[in-house]
Amino acid sequence: SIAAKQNETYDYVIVGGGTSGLVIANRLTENKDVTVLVIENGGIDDRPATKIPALAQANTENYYPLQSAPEPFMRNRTWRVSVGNVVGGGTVINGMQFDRGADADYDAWEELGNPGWGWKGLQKYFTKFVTFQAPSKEVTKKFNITYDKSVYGNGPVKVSIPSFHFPDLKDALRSWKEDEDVPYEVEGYKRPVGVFWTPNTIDNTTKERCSAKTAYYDPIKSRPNLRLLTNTHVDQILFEDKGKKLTAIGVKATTSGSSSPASFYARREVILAAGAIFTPHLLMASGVGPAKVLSAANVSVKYNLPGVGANLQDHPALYMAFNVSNLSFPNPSTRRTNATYEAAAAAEYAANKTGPYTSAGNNMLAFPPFKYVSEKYEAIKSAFLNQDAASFLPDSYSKGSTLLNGFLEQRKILASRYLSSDAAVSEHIVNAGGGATLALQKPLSRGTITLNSTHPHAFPIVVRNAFQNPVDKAVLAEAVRFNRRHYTNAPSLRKFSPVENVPGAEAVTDDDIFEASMEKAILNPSFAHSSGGCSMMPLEFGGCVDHELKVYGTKGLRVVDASIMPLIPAQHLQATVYAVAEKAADIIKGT
Ligand SMILES: Cc1cc2nc3c(=O)[nH]c(=O)nc-3n(C[C@H](O)[C@H](O)[C@H](O)COP(=O)(O)OP(=O)(O)OC[C@H]3O[C@@H](n4cnc5c(N)ncnc54)[C@H](O)[C@@H]3O)c2cc1C
Repeated sequence: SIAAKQNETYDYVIVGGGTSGLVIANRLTENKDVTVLVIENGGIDDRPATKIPALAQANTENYYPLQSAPEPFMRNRTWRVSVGNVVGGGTVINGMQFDRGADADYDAWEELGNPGWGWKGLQKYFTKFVTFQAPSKEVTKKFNITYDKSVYGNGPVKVSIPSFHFPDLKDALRSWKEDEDVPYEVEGYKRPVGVFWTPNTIDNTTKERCSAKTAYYDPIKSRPNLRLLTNTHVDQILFEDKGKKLTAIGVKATTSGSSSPASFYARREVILAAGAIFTPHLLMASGVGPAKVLSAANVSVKYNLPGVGANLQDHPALYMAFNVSNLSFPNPSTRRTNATYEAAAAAEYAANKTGPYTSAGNNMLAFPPFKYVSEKYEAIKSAFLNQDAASFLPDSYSKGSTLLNGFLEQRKILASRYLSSDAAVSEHIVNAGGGATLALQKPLSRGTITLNSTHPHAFPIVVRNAFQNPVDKAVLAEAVRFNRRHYTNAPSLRKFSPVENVPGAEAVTDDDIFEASMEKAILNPSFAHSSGGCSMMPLEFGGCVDHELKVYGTKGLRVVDASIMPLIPAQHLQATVYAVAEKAADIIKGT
């Protein structure tokens, strides 16, 4: 990497060369008179392991060595906090699953007081960043793949449905079509409520991962008005008191291996794109955040903003599984259990870019409306609407606080989505074997990111507080029961004689299901979908940025990444991050 030089000035300094940082850098430098510096903690990783679809989640060297604090409602266990430490960020290490949230999920953002951020205002950005590459006619016919290319655009991110699928996926698809309650959608990117095929972020022309780096950085990296500084950590945002408002004027950063930090200045703006965990951390370490948290860590408070590090959300995931017989060859466990097959698959990919290695593993998802998952949907909605909300939230959500007020607004909106036919409360991954992974999409528990009080610049303290709200446990159990019914009743699955392995049919009550899942270590508070933490909401709702993504109480400082999502959408997050970043670029440019 280029060594950090002292006292450099750019129009924009972007913190984080991950997913959103690279989108913004690309769009701003389309104007050759605008100069942009991107500072990224990680390096460039072009090794095959980052590109081969079948190895999607295997390149763990590109993760930060970050663990959660003990989860108080999950037996005080800790889990990895998954964040990419590499140019391209999450899109270089993610599972390549590509889908979007329901219209109603984004409309919820607008209902929370963010004009322009409903589906109507976002739709064109969901189209702008992506191109769909259709599978061959032969594969489409063989697996009954359906899609509608017209809902995608002509953008830099290439997504495709691979040619390789396990033969039993056909039965899995049929089993969902047999379920009359769950609508089959021809194209999930058009309407992601029901069951549908989904592409992966794989460029079908190269059969390699398409990431923010390959889509937004590589093609324009020689622009003279763009500089990417890698292996460099931004330690602090530099502020000046210009008149009444705290103004961001640059950042202090340290390049790996160098002993002294350097300062980089922004004529126009500092843009934080360090992701849902590190953006709130950097704000707090720089003096913007909850006064209590900052003071406890001896960080002087420049602006007391309670929303920084609050409202952290994810999709708690349960790796439910059935023992199945009579699977075809190959099936989802063949690569793991058959070394000869695995070696042949690697060799085939190396020679021809065909075969199992062209697949990232999953191309079918189910997001059923809650009324189809649970007969108790109305009772569950009423149960959480009648709760004393503060009893099931972190201490910072005290009575009368802006954070609590914001949560109460969210809760009203969530209540309507729990009843809706146009939104989903759980995700069920469709698998050609016994895997029946499910994830909660609209949790009521909220996590926090706070400073390490003795070392505020060290990794932050991340607690998801998953399952603090007992309603999340009830929904988890209903989603498990839904999967049980599906595997028991679907005629197309009978030939596999499914028998529940984990959590196990003996787990009957909500508590049994939760405890058995904990016991068998199949529950994770995170699906690697960290979001919120610096949410876009009005200040009186505990927001952190306004609807132009400007940090409250400051000038010249915006946030553009997954941390601004006020409510997590029902999906895997990357498409939303890309769309948010594209919209943010237009806002910043004033177009
Ligand atoms: C393991 C994993 C699997 C996932 N699977 C999927 C999937 O299959 N499908 C899907 O749609 N989504 C998936 N996601 C989610 C999706 O990839 C992320 O939500 C998205 O990439 C986040 O984008 P971002 O811009 O908010 O942050 P990031 O892409 O994480 O970018 C933040 C960048 O900032 C850098 N940074 C942080 N702090 C500093 C600092 N102080 N100084 C300098 N640089 C800094 C980081 O190194 C990083 O590169 C997954 C995520 C992970 C981690």
